[in-house]
Amino acid sequence: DIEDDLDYYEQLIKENIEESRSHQTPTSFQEFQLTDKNAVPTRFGRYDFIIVGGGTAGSLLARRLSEVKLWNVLVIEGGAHGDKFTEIPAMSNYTLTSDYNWGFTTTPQKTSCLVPGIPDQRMRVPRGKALGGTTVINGNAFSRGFPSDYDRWGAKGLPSWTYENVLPYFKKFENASSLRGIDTEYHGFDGPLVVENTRNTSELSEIFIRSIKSFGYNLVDYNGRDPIGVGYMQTSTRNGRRNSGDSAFLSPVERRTNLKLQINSLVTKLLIKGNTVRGVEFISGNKKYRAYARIEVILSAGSFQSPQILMLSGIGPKSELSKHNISVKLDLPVGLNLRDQHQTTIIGWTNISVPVTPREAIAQYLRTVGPLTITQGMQLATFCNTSYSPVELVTIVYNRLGMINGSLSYVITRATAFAHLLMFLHPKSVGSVQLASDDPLQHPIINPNYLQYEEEVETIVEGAQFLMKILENEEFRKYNLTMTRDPNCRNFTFNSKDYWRCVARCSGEPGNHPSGTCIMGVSPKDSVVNERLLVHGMKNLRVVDASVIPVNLNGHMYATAYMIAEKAADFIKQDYGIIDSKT
Ligand SMILES: Cc1cc2nc3c(=O)[nH]c(=O)nc-3n(C[C@H](O)[C@H](O)[C@H](O)COP(=O)(O)OP(=O)(O)OC[C@H]3O[C@@H](n4cnc5c(N)ncnc54)[C@H](O)[C@@H]3O)c2cc1C
Repeated sequence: DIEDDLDYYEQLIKENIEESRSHQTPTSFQEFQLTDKNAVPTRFGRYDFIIVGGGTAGSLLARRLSEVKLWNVLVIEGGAHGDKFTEIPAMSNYTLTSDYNWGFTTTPQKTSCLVPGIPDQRMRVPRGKALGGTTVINGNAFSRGFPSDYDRWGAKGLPSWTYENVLPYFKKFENASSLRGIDTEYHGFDGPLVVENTRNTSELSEIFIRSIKSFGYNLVDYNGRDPIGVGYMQTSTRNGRRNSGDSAFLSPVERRTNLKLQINSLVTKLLIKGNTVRGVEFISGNKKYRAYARIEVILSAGSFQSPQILMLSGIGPKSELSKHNISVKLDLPVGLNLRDQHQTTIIGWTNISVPVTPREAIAQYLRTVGPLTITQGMQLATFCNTSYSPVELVTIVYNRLGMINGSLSYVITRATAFAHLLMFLHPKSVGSVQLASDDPLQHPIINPNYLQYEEEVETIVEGAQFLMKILENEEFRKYNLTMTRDPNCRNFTFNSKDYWRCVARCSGEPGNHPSGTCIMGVSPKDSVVNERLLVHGMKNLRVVDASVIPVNLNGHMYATAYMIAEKAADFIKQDYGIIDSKT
């Protein structure tokens, strides 16, 4: 009955928050260490397709390929299914310090993260370790980027990726039946991924909308015709519960007899002969296995691990591979074009008190509404222009549950934090993913090189000063909106250019949207995969995840990762004669 459900969720949330506090972030893949390094690998069988990583793109791809009854598909995934806790959108902050995050950190950054006290200026760059991948732990904002972004992909000699050619694939996986105020011709209504508006709006967001309208920004569907403007957040939840890649695409078809999910297993290497990939090597239960592919191997291990696996298998920059005595099979710019967005959190406080107790919030969640149905309190997304590139303002009304003196409470009890993420969308800075050694149990070396260029910082300054103008609105005064001064930048006058420069450089964080490390393009000189996502020079090896994105998005990432997988499924079905190449 209802009391049992309330007790269950209360206990679940408490336990997980406590575990998250004591969680030790791993610094390598040691949990997969082999018991006997010299043992001969066990044969794991032969499959038509092997998908490495059942994450965001991998879960959709596995569903589509296993629609073909003639084919059998093996998915090898490092993690396992999410659970009732990861399903609660508002708990995502705690899942970042749990076994659902691989736990990567960057190299020391030279032009960002200049905060005294952060050891070595390293930043955490979480990645989901689960079926559904990073959609199990992410912020869940559903945003495709601008139509013009895809036209830029097309202009790089990749005509299948223009907006006109990707829009049908965005629509195919989406079910937008419950979204309000959208450009319906830009959305899909029959797909497996349910997209909803957030289910708990606040008066503060309504004031924000009224205020920004006075600057000429209208209420828009930012996944529609013209994204510039303010829109109610679209998120992939189903009745207020997180709809991850797993729950939307994989779990519903898990019983297909031609689909095998091999979880808790780390792929360490591709088995390559000439220009053909024969299969993969992986570790599971501390034992080594080999699985063979009749048709193709597809890497969907994400922007950090797809390049790592390629390099460990001899596909990568010659100089990088030689450094680790890995024999070079193909000299390609793997790992070299890492691009990530960057975000700065700007916080203010109001005199609104939190209206519900934790138990009431859980009761609301069981009725599919309330603060627990929202990831990180996100309510609105505003895309606006600056002199250099567009920026996004994500409006947040925090209502965070946490533990205070051993009991579950709202962390913010006295006043409501009204925050904005200022997302710098279109970086010029380029970084890299490299190998630490030829040992597959080492984490890759990740250097995003955030904010290498002054104009990137100036964009953030312009965005922040615009935000302050929006917040100067009379109506916010009623709620005594008071902005928090960043302690790292207290030597500067609040809202001066130098103040925001300091905030960007010291307190900015990873945008968590890495891409480009297996970049798509025409020539093997400056790209890793071709227009159909085949690795240049290989017959049957593709990369299908966010790492192939050729030009940065003015938006978030997972909607595009799904679109890439949806298109890849059709490329593969076309290449093997399952569907007509014109469909
Ligand atoms: C904190 C955070 C917040 C974010 N918020 C948003 C947001 O609000 N909106 C948005 O659109 N995007 C957001 N993102 C980004 C977005 O979620 C990711 O960019 C996207 O999901 C990546 O999809 P992918 O398929 O490329 O990789 P992933 O989803 O990461 O999938 C890779 C999969 O491969 C598995 N894997 C990796 N290596 C191996 C191996 N060697 N062997 C076996 N399995 C392996 C992983 O476990 C994982 O399941 C956020 C990301 C983070 C970290």
